[in-house]
Amino acid sequence: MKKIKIISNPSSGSQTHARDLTKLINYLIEDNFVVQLFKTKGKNDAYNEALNTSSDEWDLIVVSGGDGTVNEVVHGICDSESDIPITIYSTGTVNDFATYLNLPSTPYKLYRMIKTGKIIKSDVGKVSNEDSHRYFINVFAVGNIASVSYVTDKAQKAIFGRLAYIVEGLKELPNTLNQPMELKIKTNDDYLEVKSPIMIISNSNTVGGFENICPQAKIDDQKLDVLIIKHSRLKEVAQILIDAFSSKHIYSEDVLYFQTDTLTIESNQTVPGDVDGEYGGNLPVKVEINNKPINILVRSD
Ligand SMILES: Nc1ncnc2c1ncn2[C@@H]1O[C@H](COP(=O)(O)OP(=O)(O)OP(=O)(O)O)[C@@H](O)[C@H]1O
Repeated sequence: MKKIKIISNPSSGSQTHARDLTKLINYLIEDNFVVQLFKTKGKNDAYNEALNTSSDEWDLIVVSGGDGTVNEVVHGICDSESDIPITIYSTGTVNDFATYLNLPSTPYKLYRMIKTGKIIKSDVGKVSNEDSHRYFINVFAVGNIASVSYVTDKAQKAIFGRLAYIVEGLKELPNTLNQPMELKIKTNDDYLEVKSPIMIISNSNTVGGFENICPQAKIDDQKLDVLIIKHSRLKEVAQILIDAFSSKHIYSEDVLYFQTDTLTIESNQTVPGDVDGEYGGNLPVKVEINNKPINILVRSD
């Protein structure tokens, strides 16, 4: 592994990571790696750069950014059907997928992992409707409260970090509980109609900074974990959140939890979806495991 492209979103998270990135680049160059730094300037830059990064020319993409930048890079790699591995130097506010993978958070440890790590395969979720498709490496969330992740202002996130999400989420919560979505969900062997304030389809167990929201999720089981909170009042939703700390929430009668490799979701209402924290289009959608997994460099221990 000698030629490394770094795709970096300088605006992600607290926006103070440029110095760490320089350190990482120095460690690599001193060790005779060839390194190219690509800085994004706006939406789709990371996607286009990943789309055009060939595994014939490069050995690894290091994504430096938040979940949104990771999502764009995964989208580019899936669209080009490339085998190039990625790893993540998290600089975002929440960084669910990197947290799940326990990736290093200092430049030196990341450099060591690039030298000694191993490649694993991860499933990728694909969300499609009639005229477009998106991918998610971590989560597809359905409902207005999911939009908190992309309507929260970058400047607020830079200053307040995760608190900015919590404040936006609390603002949206009464509306979400009072006006549940009416969803029609079809899997290979089931059909259900359910009223729900939020639905989550996850590849890993870590969502919105919380571990074990989908406790049975594994990134290499070719399954998506679906969690639906049924229409309920604040008291029951609060209990579900408390139970989530010990993974008991999936047994609640106010929760539906199952695994599948494909499903369709429809609604008569206008319902937005969110892929890895970025807007992912409105229902109806088909959600499935992409036909090709992605290669990820992780620690070898
Ligand atoms: N130079 C830039 N300036 C402003 N916005 C950018 C820039 N480069 C990329 N973006 C936008 O940032 C989005 C992704 O942000 P990302 O998720 O990496 O960081 P974040 O929002 O701070 O982190 P988190 O998702 O963890 O809160 C991209 O979808 C793109 O629209």
